[in-house]
Amino acid sequence: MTQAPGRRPQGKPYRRPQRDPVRILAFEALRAVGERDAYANLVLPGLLKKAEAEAVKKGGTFDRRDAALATELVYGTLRRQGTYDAVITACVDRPLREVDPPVLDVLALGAHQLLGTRIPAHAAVSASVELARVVLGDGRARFVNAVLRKIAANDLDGWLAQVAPPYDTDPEQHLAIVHSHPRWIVAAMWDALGGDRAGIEDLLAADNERPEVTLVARPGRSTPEEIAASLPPDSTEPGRWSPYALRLAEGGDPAAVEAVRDGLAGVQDEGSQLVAAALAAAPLDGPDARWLDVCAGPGGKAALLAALAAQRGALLVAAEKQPHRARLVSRALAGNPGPYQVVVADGTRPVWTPGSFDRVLVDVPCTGLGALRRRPEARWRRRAGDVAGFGPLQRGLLTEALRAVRVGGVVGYATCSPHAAETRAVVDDVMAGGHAPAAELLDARPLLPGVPALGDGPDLQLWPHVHGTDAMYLALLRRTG
Ligand SMILES: C[S@@+](CC[C@H](N)C(=O)[O-])C[C@H]1O[C@@H](n2cnc3c(N)ncnc32)[C@H](O)[C@@H]1O
Repeated sequence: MTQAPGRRPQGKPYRRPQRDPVRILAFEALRAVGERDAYANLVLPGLLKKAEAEAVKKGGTFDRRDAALATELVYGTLRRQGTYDAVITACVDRPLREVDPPVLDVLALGAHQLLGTRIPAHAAVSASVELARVVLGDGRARFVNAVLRKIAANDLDGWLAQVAPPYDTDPEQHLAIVHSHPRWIVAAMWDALGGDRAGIEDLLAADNERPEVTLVARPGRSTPEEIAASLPPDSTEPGRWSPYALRLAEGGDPAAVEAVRDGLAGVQDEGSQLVAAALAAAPLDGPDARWLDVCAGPGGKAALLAALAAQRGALLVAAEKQPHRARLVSRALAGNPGPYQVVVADGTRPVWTPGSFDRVLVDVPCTGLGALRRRPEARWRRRAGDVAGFGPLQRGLLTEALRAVRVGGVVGYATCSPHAAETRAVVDDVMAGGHAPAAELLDARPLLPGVPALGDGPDLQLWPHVHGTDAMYLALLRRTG
């Protein structure tokens, strides 16, 4: 832009807006999420590479600190969107739906810098106004300036006291605004968790934290100790619960770990590791030679199961309905020391012989409400009606999993959602419904030795705020008839 825009105060020379690659990148990521339903974790790597290449072309740099700040701005703004929307609403004179989405994105990014980071207020406002001048034009930049100056007049606590209803008047809406979750998710999580205010507040707060990166050392191929020894001191910590886990220190990059590049290890939340480990450890009479993973894509649990099966000489069949996800499973299993097969198959119309497996994992498609830490935009995309939408598929997959296992064999029903309608309700319905083979529930909790607070049993529930894992659910069913 070479020409001065209109309504410039007389006498002030036109100044070109300053292009800040970090803020521009963050804005582009938010636009992609808002406009194209993109996933932040998928668009960010490409945008970071582009920013780096552009910086190099101009003889500059876009270093790790820039990348970390851009990532924090995107993730933080998306996670805190509910809170920031309430604050912005209080500072504009029209309903938010009448504010253009790109303007709202700049305002939300500015609000996050002001209320959710240590960036000084003057720097947060001026960086946001410069961004607005670049991506929205000078007219709308003045609007952004005016709104952000109002926001800057208060800190986060001050704003929350103004825009959230008192807890005693409306506890769910209070928590929804304070912890930036849709109200229906607050209600559903509270139901699943039970208990008092402290538990639900801790869970919602944990959803707003960036999860640490956890590796799984695939048994028989690597150990956490070997991987730790190959990395700089103080760059890792042992897992909390899983014997296969190794946690990377803040900022650790799994792609820089040779064992990950070679497939001897992978990136996997400890909750997922524990689910696979519990199924493998379930007591079994008779043969233990054929294992099935019905919903294997992208292959995280299948890779651990295959490695554990290999130690017993057992075969793992990994099934996945989507061909492109089945290819990811093949990649995850490549080099497994024991026998395995990857098949593209619909678990509700099985291609395998009924009763032909000893252990079956059915890690069903679900709302993913237990992994909100990882997908910052997911909570705003999901709708309450999605929960019921998954129900028939979840019941169908569990029913067929029970048909696939032999009498005496064990099925693990897993979800990465703690929503009662996706967990116990599905298991109870299938066991009582009369369509699936008879089964009894096993107590899954002793199969995770040393892991506390897994619930009343016999199924188990992990929680981000208690265990530091995704909120994985597991029920173990032994076929009896
Ligand atoms: C929750 S994910 C499984 C995650 C996986 N177990 C892991 O640990 O990497 C559910 C998977 O089930 C697949 N799926 C959905 N419907 C299916 C069906 N009818 N039969 C088999 N797989 C299905 C989805 O494509 C998705 O990859």
